[in-house]
Amino acid sequence: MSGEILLSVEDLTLRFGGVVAVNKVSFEVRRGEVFTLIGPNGAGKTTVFNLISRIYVPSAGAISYLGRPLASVAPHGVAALGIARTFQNIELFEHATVLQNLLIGRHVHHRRSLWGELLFAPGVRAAERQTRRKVEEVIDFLDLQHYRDTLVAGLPYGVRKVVELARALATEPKLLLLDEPSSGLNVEETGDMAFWIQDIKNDLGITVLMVEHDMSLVSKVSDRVLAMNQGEVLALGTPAEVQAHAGVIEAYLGSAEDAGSLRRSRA
Ligand SMILES: Nc1ncnc2c1ncn2[C@@H]1O[C@H](COP(=O)(O)OP(=O)(O)OP(=O)(O)O)[C@@H](O)[C@H]1O
Repeated sequence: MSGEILLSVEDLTLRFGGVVAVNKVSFEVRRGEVFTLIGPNGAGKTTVFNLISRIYVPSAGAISYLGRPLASVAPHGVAALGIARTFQNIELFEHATVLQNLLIGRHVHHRRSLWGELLFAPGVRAAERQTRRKVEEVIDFLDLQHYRDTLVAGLPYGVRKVVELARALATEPKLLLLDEPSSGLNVEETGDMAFWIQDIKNDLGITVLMVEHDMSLVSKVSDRVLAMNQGEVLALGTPAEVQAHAGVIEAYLGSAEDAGSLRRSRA
């Protein structure tokens, strides 16, 4: 790990009326690491993600990416900077094939000039070839060849999750935001997801910022973990350090389901 700071979040705060969803949260994500946000339901994890994606505007605090304040970037410009994300509830075009979803995803993120498109200028043709090449590469990387021409609507849920990952990777991100990659997956599929995340980090060198509930997945893939509760930072450290933190254990005890997950992964 080079230690270079890719993303820096400083005193980030967001209020929804009287609810402080995120309260003075600060952390830094280093290039090449898998950094995971954990915390019981309602802790503020997804809100942090939505602030980074510029879906929400912070009430206070700042986010910078490679030293550049994200506040100066329009929401549709975030992807062009090299930040891609997946969603908790998969967001794919159901009536398009896997290949088409990846091509659409890439086009949305790499907008070219209208005149270039209309005139089909040489630069546009070269970019088109590069797009095809990249998309095929991602299909191979995630072992999706078998589903390449299948409509998303006909795919099992577990495969759709991988397609969503593929769509994000096709945009060639430097930073990949994964919102609960294991949600809706069975134990075996969650194990596969852990391998994909490790391959994305080790083989593609992509930095990952993830929100995740499944503590076995968190422990397997994360370099560092930040635990949140009620909008605030509780602990930051390695997966083992954070799981052993008294404040984290106490916060999880408030939620029987989350506490079970924490206990199982420490066993
Ligand atoms: N759009 C919104 N309007 C009002 N309150 C919101 C909104 N989004 C989130 N909240 C509130 O902000 C707090 C943090 O929610 P958030 O969804 O970020 O938590 P989370 O840690 O991602 O939880 P979960 O694990 O259940 O997804 C909660 O109290 C939630 O009710």
